[in-house]
Amino acid sequence: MTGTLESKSCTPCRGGVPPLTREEAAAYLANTPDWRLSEDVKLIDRRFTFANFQDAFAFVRQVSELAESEGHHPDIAFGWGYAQISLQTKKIKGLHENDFIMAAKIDRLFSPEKNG
Ligand SMILES: C[C@H](O)[C@H](O)[C@H]1CNC2=NC(N)=NC(=O)C2=N1
Repeated sequence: MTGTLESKSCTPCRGGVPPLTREEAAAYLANTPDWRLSEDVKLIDRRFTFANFQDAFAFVRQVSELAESEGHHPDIAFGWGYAQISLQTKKIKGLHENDFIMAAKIDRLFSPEKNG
């Protein structure tokens, strides 16, 4: 599934689509195991670690370019040695397949051997 998730592109976020249920989100999460599902099933998040601030910032820059190309944007907090990324489809105030596509693509940008 991750292979297919990562090879997919985000669909335009239309309103009126119901957010994923806990069961649906859990099924997707099995394919992005490094991400956590919030208790309220509203978002997924992951903490990435790096050797320093510059490496964290460079990763954030890559993620921002990916978000622009996919038209689907995460919330990001970062600092020396870390980047905390969360994903939610704002338009439906919950999770959509797009969020898991982005998670799979973001995971590909992060290569542990290069980072902390
Ligand atoms: C018009 C534009 O495509 C939409 O506003 C997109 C932009 N990026 C988005 N990103 C996220 N995470 N959720 C959205 O609902 C969303 N909507």
